[in-house]
Amino acid sequence: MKSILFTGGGSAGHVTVNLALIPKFIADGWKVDYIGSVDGIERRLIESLDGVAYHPIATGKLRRYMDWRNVKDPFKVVRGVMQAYRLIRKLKPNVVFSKGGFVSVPVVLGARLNKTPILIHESDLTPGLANRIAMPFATGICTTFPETSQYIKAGGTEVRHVGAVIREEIRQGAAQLGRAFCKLDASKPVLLIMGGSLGARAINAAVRSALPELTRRFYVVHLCGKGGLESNIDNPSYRQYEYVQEQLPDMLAMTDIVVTRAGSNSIYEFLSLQLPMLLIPLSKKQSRGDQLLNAASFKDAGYAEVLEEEALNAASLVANVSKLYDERHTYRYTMRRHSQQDALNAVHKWIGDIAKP
Ligand SMILES: CC(=O)N[C@H]1[C@@H](OP(=O)(O)OP(=O)(O)OC[C@H]2O[C@@H](n3ccc(=O)[nH]c3=O)[C@H](O)[C@@H]2O)O[C@H](CO)[C@@H](O)[C@@H]1O
Repeated sequence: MKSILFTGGGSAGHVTVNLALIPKFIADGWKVDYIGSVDGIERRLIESLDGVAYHPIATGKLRRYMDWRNVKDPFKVVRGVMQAYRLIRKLKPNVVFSKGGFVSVPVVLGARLNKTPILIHESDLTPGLANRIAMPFATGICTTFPETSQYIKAGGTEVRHVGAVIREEIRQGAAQLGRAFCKLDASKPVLLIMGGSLGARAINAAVRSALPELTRRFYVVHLCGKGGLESNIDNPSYRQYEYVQEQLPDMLAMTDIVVTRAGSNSIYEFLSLQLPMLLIPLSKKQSRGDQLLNAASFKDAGYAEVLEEEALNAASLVANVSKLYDERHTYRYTMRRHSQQDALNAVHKWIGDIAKP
């Protein structure tokens, strides 16, 4: 029996592609293992699947800023590499698929030491630090955005632009079920707010102060991230959830327009459903600036409007949302012309091709 080892974590964005691929390998009869962190979001998402063995390892974050944890974390990274090496020697996977995030670095190093072929996937327009560290050890690198290859120093490693890997179920939702879950009728259009898988305090605050205005025209369904619920709101046109999993496709099916961070998986999912988007990317102060580039690329293509976080307040949010809704048909028309590559099957096939016999 062939076996595959997945890794990736830290945020849902580093797990989504794995969630799309895992059922295909299970259906092919492969043994599927996953190495993730002890307490990252990947643990809950992967452990809820049948047929996957989850192996937690120690992880440390490579920070570019001063933090007392910088002293302890290199030791955790070394421990993680040793744990990953031993696990891979025991599991003997035919191939490793790495989605990035800090937990993936020890796994890629461990796989390389065990001479296991490695395929890396990059979701963002510019590669994240973990993937950049891992790339020299990979057999192949998949990219989502067409622009990404110019940011990769690949040496001899093959880079393929495969497009966005999207979970099959994302396009299989039913609006009626979404409305039943949220207890909403069809009398108003639905505005979905998604602050990224980890939520977004600035977006949550702006949405809540704009609620009286927004709910005059829309039902507002707010995915506000862990710990982001606000109990003191009494508005019959407002629904809030920390994070939804199996209900998301139904909620997307009932949605008319979206306000979102510019995490690559989310925005490609919205593009595949032709949902007009207002993007509020994480700023350079809060990140390496990857979402600003993702957002600029979508704006240039005519798929989205961008509101920078510095300009975000209740008034700018209401104005931008109204404009987006009024122009929704133009956005949908442009998005319809985007030809969605079959990335899921392309990556599935490439993994099979490089796996050790
Ligand atoms: C703060 C941070 O580090 N953000 C990064 C992270 O974002 P983040 O983790 O938010 O990643 P994405 O937007 O790419 O993906 C989020 C995924 O979670 C799913 N989802 C979200 C909310 C919910 O309630 N239910 C649900 O299922 C979405 O459908 C999507 O598939 O990874 C992305 C991909 O590398 C990067 O572009 C982001 O910069």
